[in-house]
Amino acid sequence: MTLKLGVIGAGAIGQDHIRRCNNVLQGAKVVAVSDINVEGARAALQRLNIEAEVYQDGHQVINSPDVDAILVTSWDPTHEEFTLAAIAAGKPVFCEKPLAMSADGCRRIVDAEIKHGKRLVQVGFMRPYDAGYRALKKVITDGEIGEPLMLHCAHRNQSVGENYTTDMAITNTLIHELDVLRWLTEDDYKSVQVVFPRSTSKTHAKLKDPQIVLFETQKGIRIDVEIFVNCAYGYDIQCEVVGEEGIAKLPEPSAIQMRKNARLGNALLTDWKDRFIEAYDVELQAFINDATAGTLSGPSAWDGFAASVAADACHKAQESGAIEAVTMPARPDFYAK
Ligand SMILES: NC(=O)C1=CN([C@@H]2O[C@H](COP(=O)(O)OP(=O)(O)OC[C@H]3O[C@@H](n4cnc5c(N)ncnc54)[C@H](O)[C@@H]3O)[C@@H](O)[C@H]2O)C=CC1
Ligand SMILES: O=C1[C@@H](O)[C@H](O)[C@@H](O)[C@H](O)[C@H]1O
Repeated sequence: MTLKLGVIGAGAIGQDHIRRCNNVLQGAKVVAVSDINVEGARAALQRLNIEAEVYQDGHQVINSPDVDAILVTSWDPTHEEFTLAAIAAGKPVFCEKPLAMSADGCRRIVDAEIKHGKRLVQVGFMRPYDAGYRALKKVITDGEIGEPLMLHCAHRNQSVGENYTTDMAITNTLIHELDVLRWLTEDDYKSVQVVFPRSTSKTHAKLKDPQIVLFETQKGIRIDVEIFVNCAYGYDIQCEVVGEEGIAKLPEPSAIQMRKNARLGNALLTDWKDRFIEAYDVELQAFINDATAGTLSGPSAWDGFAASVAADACHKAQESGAIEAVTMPARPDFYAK
């Protein structure tokens, strides 16, 4: 059986997911696409040499009888509306991060999914599918470095556009760490503080860059995450876990080591699309397989909610400069692991 996909949002990741669903993965085909920029969507499909119906309104994609499952890859503030509509239509939906702009928005999705009675939502948190993060988690769960005590992490983008603002460092960027560090440590956040070092001259009036986010978890692990979205030199994701008996570090992406012009070096990536290219393939293949089988098992609406509870506290901490509590409600049985 071929799962017929409808994609809402044909920008950078939308196009990349359309490409992988049609040309790389098994068992699915994109049959409908929508974008508020209809001409842009048509041109993208032409470049990709893919034939699909093009709509202006995402709800037309969701309600099309030709579409079995939905990918939401439009701008962050549109995710909640389209995910709720997909649930109302009873169709499995893969929604890119963040699931919604606030914990309240995510909670509405959680409530709608529970009311529907069966999981329909997978959130686009791809890092738990990344081979490097999986290897790091295995080292921790096998007890090789003892109990984790501290994590030092960094999320650096080469540059961002003028429309990227201070709050987006949390909702759009740190949201990946908010999910993956919970998954890695099997722990929940207890409190958070955000501090602003000296700003880079490469930023603008509405973006404080870099930022350092400091967490304490329920087990007492201390985590620092540097978010630096105009770091200039490349796209760089770092995660070091300090345990009682040793230190484990996320592997670097493989790169040829070169000796040239009296220098020794490795090229660095510059684009997020390349850094997790295999993880995106694996997460979407899992969604396709699970949606076809009728039971989803990837990052859930509850995981999206948990990340957004922490994101809300980070926003509060950005404003107050104080240590803010992260209060996570108990997980409903519906989302039992
Ligand atoms: N998992 C990951 O690593 C990544 C996730 N993302 C997420 O994917 C989403 C899209 O990001 P990008 O592709 O980088 O942005 P983009 O700006 O390149 O593309 C977004 C597209 O959505 C369209 N759009 C906006 N509102 C719409 C609506 N109501 N209906 C239909 N189309 C609409 C825009 O016209 C644009 O073509 C964002 O939510 C972002 O957070 C983006 C990059 C990486
Ligand atoms: O999700 C992503 C982008 O939307 C976001 O803007 C970047 O900061 C992240 O590194 C990338 O993975």
